[in-house]
Amino acid sequence: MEQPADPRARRLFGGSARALGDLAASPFRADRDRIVASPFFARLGGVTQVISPVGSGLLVHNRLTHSLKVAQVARAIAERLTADPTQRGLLEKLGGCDPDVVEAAALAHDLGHPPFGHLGERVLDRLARQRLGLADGFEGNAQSYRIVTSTEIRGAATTGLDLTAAVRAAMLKYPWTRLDHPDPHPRHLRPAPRGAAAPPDDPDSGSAKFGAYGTELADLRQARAPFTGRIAQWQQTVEASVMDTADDIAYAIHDVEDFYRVGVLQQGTVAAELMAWQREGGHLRAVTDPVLTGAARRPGAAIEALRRQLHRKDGWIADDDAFAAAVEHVREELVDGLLALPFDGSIEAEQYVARFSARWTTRLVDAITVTATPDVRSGHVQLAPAQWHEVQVLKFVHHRFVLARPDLALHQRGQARLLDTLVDALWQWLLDPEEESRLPRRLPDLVELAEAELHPRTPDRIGRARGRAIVDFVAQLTDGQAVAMLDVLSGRSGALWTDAFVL
Ligand SMILES: Nc1ccn([C@H]2C[C@H](O)[C@@H](COP(=O)(O)OP(=O)(O)OP(=O)(O)O)O2)c(=O)n1
Repeated sequence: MEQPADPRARRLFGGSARALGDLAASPFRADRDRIVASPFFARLGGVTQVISPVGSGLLVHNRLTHSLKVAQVARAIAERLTADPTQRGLLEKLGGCDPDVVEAAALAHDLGHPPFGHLGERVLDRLARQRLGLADGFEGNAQSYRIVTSTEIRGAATTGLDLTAAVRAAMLKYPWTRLDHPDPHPRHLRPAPRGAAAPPDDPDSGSAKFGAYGTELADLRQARAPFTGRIAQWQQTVEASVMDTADDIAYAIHDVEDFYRVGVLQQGTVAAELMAWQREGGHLRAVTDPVLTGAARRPGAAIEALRRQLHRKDGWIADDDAFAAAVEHVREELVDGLLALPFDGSIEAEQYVARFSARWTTRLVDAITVTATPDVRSGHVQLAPAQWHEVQVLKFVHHRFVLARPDLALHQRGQARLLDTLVDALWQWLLDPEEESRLPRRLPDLVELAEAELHPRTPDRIGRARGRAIVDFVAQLTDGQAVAMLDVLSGRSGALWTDAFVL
């Protein structure tokens, strides 16, 4: 088969020729089109970003509208960087930065997000490891990689989208597997790269975040081969670093917008928190950690805890003056700006949102730099310190006033239980010999695929294959499908023909 001259453009199956259906001449552009045409991509419209589109409709972002924004921001960053003649040499040396590659990777980065977003990710990981005996568990990033390389169908002869090496490498925010690759494993580095450390409550489980399961390791190696000698094995490619930064920028801005729109973020509470810290910062800084934890509900205490956490985890960039300036900037933008007018659907309120979003996106995209020797906690592409601190404060506002709400927790506990019951019900169905010929067709297909991936001498090969197939199957449902499927499986729904199995 003809090999492309550019190793970055090499596809997994080796060829460089345009495949049936590829309209674009550029292989990276063709990758972008392959991703957008995938049913897994369309499915993201029904998957939680922070809260489920089942209950919120189009009021807030879902994983599809999020992915489109990440792609837009990522492309803008890559275009700015490549247009700067002073950066070109460094970008080349590190392995390249192509706007089409970062756009494709950004569109694909969340394909593996299960129903109910991060909550679903945690539940499926627990079930995969504890109930289904899968040491690799479940991880959204690794699932995205698995979809484009294994479970997505393109034509009869291939599994996966057969993407180029550069695009697959750009999807790898965490270019390691859970436990074994590379050797030495990045979770043993001190400090470890972001996401590589094991969760403190489960220190033997391997990295908290990882880019690929063991089943996709050969593919990961091939994707990363063109970058050998240019970046460390555990480092993101520049294009992955652009995508990762764009993800952070996009959701830091739109999460605040979303919860302003639905009336959850309110001027009074945000003002009280930020301004109490500004007023009493000196006093708050002097108290010990346990005293601060004890006063967690006092205005100003939570943001002081953030300041301390930034020093602890990101000492390479944390700076008190930059932090204070960021608190002031976010206060001005939110308290005097966006939140000053309650969202009432008026044209004026929409204009506030549009201006807020435009101003912040430009401010953050314009603050991107490339560095030859980043800290281990950062990629080569990073925000300038002032804007890095502002993003931390924006994310804080979202965590403190949205994610920490008991009503959201209540909802999530229900979703966790739903997924748990659904996995169990599907497992029972899969094991029922009388039902073998009446299973949803995709389920035995996925078992066959997972079985073929395992070495014939793998202990309990069929059991493991079934476990992985259930995880793949549930992970590819939308929120609505998961709800509908459990309703039907538990006899609560009389609707016979539903879209619960579509995909
Ligand atoms: N406990 C959490 C954590 C995050 N989020 C939301 C907030 C953001 O909108 C988005 C952030 O998660 P992403 O998956 O987009 O990105 P990360 O970089 O945080 O994680 P990863 O690298 O695993 O994709 O999810 C949430 O609802 N609940």
